[in-house]
Amino acid sequence: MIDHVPDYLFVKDMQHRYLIANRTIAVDLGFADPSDLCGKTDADLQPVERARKLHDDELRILQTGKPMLDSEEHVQLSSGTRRWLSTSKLPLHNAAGEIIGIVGVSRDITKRKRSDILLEGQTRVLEMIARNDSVFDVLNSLVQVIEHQMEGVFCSVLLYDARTRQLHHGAAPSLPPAYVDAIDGVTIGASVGSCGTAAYHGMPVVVSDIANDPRWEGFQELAELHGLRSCWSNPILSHQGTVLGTFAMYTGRVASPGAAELELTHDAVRLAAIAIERKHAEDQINHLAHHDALTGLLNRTLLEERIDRAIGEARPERTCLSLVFLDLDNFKLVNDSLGHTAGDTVLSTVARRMQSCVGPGNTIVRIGGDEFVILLAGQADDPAANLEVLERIRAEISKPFMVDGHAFHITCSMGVATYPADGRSTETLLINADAAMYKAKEAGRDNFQFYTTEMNSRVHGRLNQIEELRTAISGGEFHLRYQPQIDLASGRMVSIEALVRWDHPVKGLISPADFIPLAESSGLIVPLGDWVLQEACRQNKSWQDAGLAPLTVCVNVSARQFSDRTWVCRVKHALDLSGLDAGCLELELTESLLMQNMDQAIATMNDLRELGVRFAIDDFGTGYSNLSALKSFPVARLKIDKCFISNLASDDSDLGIVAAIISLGQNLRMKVIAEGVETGEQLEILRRNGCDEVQGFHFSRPVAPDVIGSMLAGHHPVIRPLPRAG
Ligand SMILES: Nc1nc2c(ncn2[C@@H]2O[C@H](COP(=O)(O)O[C@H]3[C@@H](O)[C@H](n4cnc5c(=O)[nH]c(N)nc54)O[C@@H]3COP(=O)(O)O)[C@@H](O)[C@H]2O)c(=O)[nH]1
Repeated sequence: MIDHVPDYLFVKDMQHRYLIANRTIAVDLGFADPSDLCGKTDADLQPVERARKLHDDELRILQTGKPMLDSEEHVQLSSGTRRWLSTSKLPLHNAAGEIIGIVGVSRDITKRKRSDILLEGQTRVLEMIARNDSVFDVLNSLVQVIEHQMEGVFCSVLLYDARTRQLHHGAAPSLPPAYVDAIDGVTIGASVGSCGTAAYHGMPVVVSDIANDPRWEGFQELAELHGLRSCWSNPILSHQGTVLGTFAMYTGRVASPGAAELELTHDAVRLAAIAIERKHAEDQINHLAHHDALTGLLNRTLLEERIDRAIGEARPERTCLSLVFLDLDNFKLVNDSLGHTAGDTVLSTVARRMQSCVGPGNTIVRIGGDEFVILLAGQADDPAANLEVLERIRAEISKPFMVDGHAFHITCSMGVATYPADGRSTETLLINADAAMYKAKEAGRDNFQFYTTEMNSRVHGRLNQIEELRTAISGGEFHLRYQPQIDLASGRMVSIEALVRWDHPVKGLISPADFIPLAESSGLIVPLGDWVLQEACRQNKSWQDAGLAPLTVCVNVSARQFSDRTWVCRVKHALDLSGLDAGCLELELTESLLMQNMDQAIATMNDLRELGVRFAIDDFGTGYSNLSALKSFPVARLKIDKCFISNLASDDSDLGIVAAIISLGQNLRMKVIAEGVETGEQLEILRRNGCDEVQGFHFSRPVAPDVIGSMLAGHHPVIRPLPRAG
């Protein structure tokens, strides 16, 4: 009866000799008949190490009388296959209670053990993915986990490159390296082995006998050489169904996968897909971090590194490098007249055209709006070799563009600085190429200029100015003037515009028109703008604390400030510092700033609106406005640019524009304010056309804070009584 039990059953005497054994243990130990085991010890049946362990365990039981329960071990049977056994051994007593031997039972727990190990392995692989370990390490571990489950099976993962349609080595720790190398880079096809075919069709491919399967034609000798006879491959698919790679199982014999293999493959493919998709996402993030999303060119993050590397590789006596600063001419006009989508099309076309002109060893970087840097390698004995490339770039860029059915053309200005003649460091080369580019602009645009030392003075002048500005910000050389804004219905000053002034210790008062552009191009507008914002809020709060009528203070914001990711926090900080109610702050944004990235602008404005901050569109009428988009912006006021006001009395078209802006603003429930009002006549026309508010020298120039305080207190007669209409 015991011969029908699937577990091992045996009894041994005090000398560890088998007295009784059932058929299961006998067969696994290589005997046809259980009686063949009788009288034998494990020393006769097992490898030395295992025999010693079994002996020691049993000796302990015989000496202590304590049983050994559920001891797990991984053993190799005489057939060569491996099994997990759970063994219990108990002391055998006679009627007198003396120990006379051992009773043992071993159960095959291979299935449960494998599934525990598989689960552990899968968890480990998932942990590696979550830890962001290298995809190759993850796939190697995965393959090992699967191989551990199946004897005589070697697994591989190949990664698919959709661009080249090739499969590349991913992981194959147990396959012969020479075989792995030979199939690395194979191009997929309708009949290219198991993996190439599986990737091509996006379907599993089971090849039970490589030697006789037409899909392996061309690879059969290779497989035979490495003892591979069957190969079952599954495509690894992304969650969108695209092929990411293949997972294959090889054996050295003619074989087809059973249910266990299919289940394991399913798990392996799922985990491999997660790991590979994760890598793709990482690659994409990396790509985005270093490339310009619009043109696909490198962005400025890698510029200096590339130039440094090129300088490091160049041999001054043999190689010259040319750094070209390229700026499109009048690109703003394209944006302003045709809109930003057209502008984007032009930029990406320009990028493509430039790429077609420079060879593969060269680098093009988009460093900002319409500015590019090109790094050209050349020979020192022929620095003019790059001239041809520059000519080609110029000619390509100036070819006509078609945007929305309109043909137009755009030109570019380029400045060239050459290593080592014009500078031996990245910084110097960039500055000098920039200076040469400015020279090209001055020379009438649509040309290129090579750097000359005379250009240095301009560069140094600019660097000095930037340094001076930086010192002025930290040294507190700025102050604010405020210009009243008057409500035409009540004749009262309802708001004031904060306008910054620079008290230069040597040059005296400098107009913002002279330093704001430099502050913007150097990035110093961010700290300067913070100071203006904080000071304007502080001053407004101090008037209120002094019991004066509440006013709105309007602060100009540059694109550079507004696009800063921390801008909302900066505004909040200024409000918190001063304690000013957000409703008493208005930010003036220009039309072109808003149109640069409408969605982003609306989101930022909405965040600030939630705090209570209001917005005005400054210089309205001078930029490109997508009028239908205007209503999407949370804007309280439209500010008509002063260029339409100066000739209001004499120019009918200006009058028409002003009337149209007033009507548009009011239809959109915005207040309309006219700036630059210098005469009573202009005021009267504005009033007749229903303008809500006015600002200009006719009422007051920008004045010091104490003057505004006096005006608020009613002591100061600066605001003239408004003449009545009619
Ligand atoms: N980003 C920031 N820009 C600022 C800041 N402070 C000023 N500016 C910008 O600088 C430009 C020049 O400003 P400013 O010299 O102060 O000129 C302002 C007024 O003085 C002037 N104005 C006002 N009324 C009249 C008038 O009747 N006639 C006339 N000829 N000029 C007048 O207009 C300027 C205000 O313009 P705007 O901002 O468009 O309302 C200017 O572009 C400022 O914006 C700053 O802190 N940050």
